Amino acid sequence: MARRPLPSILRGGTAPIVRSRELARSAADNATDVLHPLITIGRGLRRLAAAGRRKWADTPKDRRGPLLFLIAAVLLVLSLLRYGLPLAGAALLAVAACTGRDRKPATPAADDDARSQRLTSLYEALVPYFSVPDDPAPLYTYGGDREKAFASHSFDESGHPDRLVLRYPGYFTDAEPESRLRVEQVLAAKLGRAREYRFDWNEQGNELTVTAVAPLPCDLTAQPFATAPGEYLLGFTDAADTARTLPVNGPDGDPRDEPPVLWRTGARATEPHLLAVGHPGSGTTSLLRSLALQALRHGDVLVVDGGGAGEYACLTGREGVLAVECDLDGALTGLEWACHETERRLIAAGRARQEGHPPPPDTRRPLWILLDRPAALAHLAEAEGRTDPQSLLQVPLRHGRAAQVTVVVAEQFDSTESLTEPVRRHTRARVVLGRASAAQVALVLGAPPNTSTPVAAPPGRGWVRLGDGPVQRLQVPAAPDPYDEGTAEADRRAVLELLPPRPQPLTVPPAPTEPPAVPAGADL
Ligand SMILES: Nc1ncnc2c1ncn2[C@@H]1O[C@H](COP(=O)(O)OP(=O)(O)OP(=O)(O)O)[C@@H](O)[C@H]1O
Repeated sequence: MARRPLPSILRGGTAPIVRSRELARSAADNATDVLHPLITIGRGLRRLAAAGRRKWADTPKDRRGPLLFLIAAVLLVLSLLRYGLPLAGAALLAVAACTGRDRKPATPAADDDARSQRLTSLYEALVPYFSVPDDPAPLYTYGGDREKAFASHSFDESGHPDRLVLRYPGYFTDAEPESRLRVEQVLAAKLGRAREYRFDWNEQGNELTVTAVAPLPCDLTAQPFATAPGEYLLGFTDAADTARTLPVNGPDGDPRDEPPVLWRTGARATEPHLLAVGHPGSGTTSLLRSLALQALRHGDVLVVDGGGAGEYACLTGREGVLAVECDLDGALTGLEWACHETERRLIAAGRARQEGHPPPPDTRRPLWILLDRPAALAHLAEAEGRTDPQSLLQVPLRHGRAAQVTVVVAEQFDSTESLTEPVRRHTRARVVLGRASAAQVALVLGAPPNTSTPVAAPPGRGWVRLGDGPVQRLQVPAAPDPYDEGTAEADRRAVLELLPPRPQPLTVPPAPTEPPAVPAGADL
């Protein structure tokens, strides 16, 4: 059978087809180049319109009338001005061109996929928290449009989100700490627990900004910090949380400035006593040692160490250290004395005031009572049917502010129920150290942490809250036990240099011995 000839277009091979495809592609490219500004402006106008719609939706109903009136007034003024409307149109196009620029840096497609996947799983994880069945147009729904919910997002070089602004519906109970905490926990789990994230809730705008925060400096050791009289350094925090900086020396002696958390004690203090809570090894003893080193510069210190591991032995016998008590008898004697001393100071200062004199100097020298692990002593006291040493803290806690007496208590999480009511009530400066859940932090500080809780925290790392103030991240400077064999030489020297000297014992010169009687007439 004769073969039928192919149609002429196919007979000439594939070359003409390829050529025409190339022509079409280059025409499309040229068109895109030519139309690019228009596309950008169009995208910008769309984004501006979307932003306007959002703003309008967020504006309370009673403010919409005045807003419309303002817009109409501006349009009227522009129309009355010469070239007013064309100039306003040109300005709008310029803003649209700027807004419509594609800000996303070019990234490999695989990375884009992974990031997109991450955002989608984050979006879907939030559905149960940010939606209710009756919502006719839920912002969060399975398979929904996450672009509407996530106002903006950015990733670091490793592909982890480092900033995310997400919108949430108006009915979400953002004023309730428990509701916030639930959302924060989901976000922390989905974003990755290796990094710490900060949560800033904008209750007016129904927006939550999640930002990855840099680690706090953990290379700083105890040193003579340049604080004002009556101020003591608890540690360092985020620059965003304080307006102050403190000059410090880094590990190589290099000077730098760090944002401090300063705690004021004494007559002008609003939170004159402190409670630090942590798990074993979290650094509460080091915090007390760091405070003792600062306190000894201007005052006297009484240490009661319920842990009894000798971690304050370096203080024993130093100038200004009244006693370091490690057993129940010593603790009771020391705290009883502190109680009487507080009363004596109050009476002496009151008498001086009545006579029109300034308070005597011996009532103004700061006295610090550092009580580490009181629960251990309370347990012993109960077993022996004796007084709980904490009960002797009642007077110093209640009247310490006026008498320049400061009480600092450190306890472990699993023994906080042994803390007495006066200790809980009067210690309004609070610190939590070590790995703790958000609920544990909230239990001690009275408010949840402002960041996610990391899986691994270096010792001395935690949160602080002074009274009703905001919760801040905290890194305590290292003040290790210089007598501990594991302490690095540089740290040991840093602590020893800050310790006051031990008073020299009075040395009585030996009584001159009678020279032996020289027999008369003997030759020397
Ligand atoms: N701020 C810090 N910087 C560096 N290392 C620290 C810091 N705080 C504590 N450490 C180190 O962590 C270890 C435990 O510290 P510390 O003894 O203060 O903890 P703790 O909470 O009192 O626990 P424990 O009651 O078990 O002694 C020590 O080796 C200490 O040197």
